[in-house]
Amino acid sequence: LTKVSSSIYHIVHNDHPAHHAFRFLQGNGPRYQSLPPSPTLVSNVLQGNPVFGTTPAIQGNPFAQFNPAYGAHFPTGGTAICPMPVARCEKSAYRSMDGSCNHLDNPQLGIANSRYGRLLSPKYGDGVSSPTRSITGEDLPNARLISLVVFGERDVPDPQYTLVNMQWGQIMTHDMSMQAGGTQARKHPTRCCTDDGRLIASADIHSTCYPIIVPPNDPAYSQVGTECLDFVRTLTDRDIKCLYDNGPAEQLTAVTSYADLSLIYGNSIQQNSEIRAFQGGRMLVDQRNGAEYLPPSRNATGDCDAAPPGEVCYQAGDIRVNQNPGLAILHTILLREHNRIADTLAKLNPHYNDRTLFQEARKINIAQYQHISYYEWLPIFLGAENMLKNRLIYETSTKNFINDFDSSIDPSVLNEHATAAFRYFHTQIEGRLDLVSELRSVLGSLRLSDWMNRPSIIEIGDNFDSLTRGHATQPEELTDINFDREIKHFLLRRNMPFGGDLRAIDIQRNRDHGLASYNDLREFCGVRRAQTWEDYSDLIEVDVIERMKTLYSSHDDVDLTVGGAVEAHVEGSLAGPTFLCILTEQFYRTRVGDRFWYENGDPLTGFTEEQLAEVRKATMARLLCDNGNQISSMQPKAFKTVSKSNPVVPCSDIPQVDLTKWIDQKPFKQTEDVLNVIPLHYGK
Ligand code: HEM
Ligand SMILES: [Ca+2]
Repeated sequence: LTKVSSSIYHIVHNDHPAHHAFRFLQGNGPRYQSLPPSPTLVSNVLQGNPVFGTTPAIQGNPFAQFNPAYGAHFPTGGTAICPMPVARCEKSAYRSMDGSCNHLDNPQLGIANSRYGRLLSPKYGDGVSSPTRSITGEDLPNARLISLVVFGERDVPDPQYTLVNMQWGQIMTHDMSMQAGGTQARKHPTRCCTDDGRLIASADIHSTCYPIIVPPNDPAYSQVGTECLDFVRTLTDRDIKCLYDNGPAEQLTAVTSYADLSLIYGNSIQQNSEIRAFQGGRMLVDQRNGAEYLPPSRNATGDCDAAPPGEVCYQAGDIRVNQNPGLAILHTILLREHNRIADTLAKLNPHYNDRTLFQEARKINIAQYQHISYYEWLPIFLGAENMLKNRLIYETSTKNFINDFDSSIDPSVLNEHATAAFRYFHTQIEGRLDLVSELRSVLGSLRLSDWMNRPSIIEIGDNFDSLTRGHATQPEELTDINFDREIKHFLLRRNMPFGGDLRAIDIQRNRDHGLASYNDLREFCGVRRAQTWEDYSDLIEVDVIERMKTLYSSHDDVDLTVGGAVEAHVEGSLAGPTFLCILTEQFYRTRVGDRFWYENGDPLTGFTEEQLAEVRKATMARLLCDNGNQISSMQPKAFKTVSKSNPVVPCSDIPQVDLTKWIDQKPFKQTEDVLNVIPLHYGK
């Protein structure tokens, strides 16, 4: 490792051909400079190469995520440096599992295991990956110290929103992104090419080093494997030039960027096939005590490391499913919803086979989810007016199609969004989870840190319903500068007296990912760039500025994660102007970059007017009603606390999506599994 680091240091600081790009990093110039992305980087980011970048850490098996369809077409020569794959897509009525071919001209956009997008080019202390150096050359303040000094830990309940509001946010998060390499590892994958220009490996130049996605049967495989470190050491100048021509490596995200319930269905055909029943269109479930739960994890000791051996641990489309009880409950609810829809469709269309039932149920489940997310949930965060103005939602009569797909938009989840802005809502986490009866009285409560990575608690007694009602009853924590002690001192404590600090992790992760500074993003978002500390007082309280001033050497050093989180909120939203700008941009892209968006009215991928009108009746409340074990009442607006204008009513009073609109008179047509990518050939 030392040798690799020092060789990289050598490249950066001495006379390597790629050196010119790094010259300004030495001497007196600002060190916290951004490298303009090279054209190669831009085109790589746009193309998103699925072959490059699957990390073995994801599932333990380096090829677990490997799409076999790509294998036979792995590049076997050519003169181009790291040729990119070009896929041809067939128009399908259904989404692929890995997100490929959503964008027909650029099939890899937004797929699992591709790069995050970025609003501003990365800024690392050393230009490549150092996460700690600041503009003044001094170390940035310790992340834990910032968490303690700048952020509070007061327990302030939100007067308007329930814990379901917070929990749905984590669901959306897990649908949209997951930093590759897991939550602990820091990965800076860098691509390597052979002398003849083939992409054969990716190396993490700072921690471990791993070979990627060369199928074992490819001759190039022998060049990587366990000797990756040696391999990197023996790279030729040309290899290294290739490596550095790509600029600082962009982090990879392991899930599809699209709002496509990838966390329920999986991010590859392989992942999906492990959790699908292949019968009646259903997903796999385990029956226990008359209820259906998620199937068992294949790696319980790893996925549920806080649970004693033998306790339930789940497998889902996303490996984070076991992280906390509320998350596992919503996973279960969305899975049960799929099966509920599939069962109903099977009755309505007895001529459908398993695949058609599966894909149709999946399509409806995703549509309801997109509807709830954009029309019921997101307005709470972004403000309905802001969303309307920026065309994230529309004033819809019940039947209008809205086809605003824009092929010029890159749907890849932005690093600034996933690593800073969206994490601000960790502030909403409540460390005490109430168990609540049908009459909405509190029966007891759980301590969050007792039940992380230990989901068995949701199956005990009546807990599934009591916790679901609890989430719909309990207020979330106020969206402010306070972060609950359970995640600020006790995160993942695993029976130890203390644990980690999520706010500190978020700050450090901002640096790992080399996000441009708070001041840069302010400027990008049209907020005045601050020239002095005092200039921040337009949006930040003076005493918070004072606290930041005691830690950072310069106002220009303030991390995006920190500065964005201490701004006064824009009226009608839950974020300050800088984060609001990033979030709005992201959710715009997620909508108009999705060719399968549920409102599009496309004859192949969309719904009929009647069906769309039904989808638009979907609500969070109904989802909870239909998929609890035995929940019989709910307030109509489940993201909002119970009140006179939002009283608990019988579930039968809450609108329901009428699936008879999906009765299909057409003769039986076999639906194939969607792979989409027909042959991959390597163009030049
Ligand atoms: C009990 C609730 C939650 C817990 C315990 C939790 C915990 C975590 C942890 C441990 C990470 C990984 C941190 C790292 O290593 O960098 C993470 C990432 C993240 N969290 Fe949360 N979180 C929760 C809820 C939420 C909510 C409500 C949101 C947003 C509305 C959110 C947004 C994110 C985002 C955007 C990431 C980064 C995703 C990526 O890898 O791209 N989380 N969270
Ligand atoms: Ca997704």
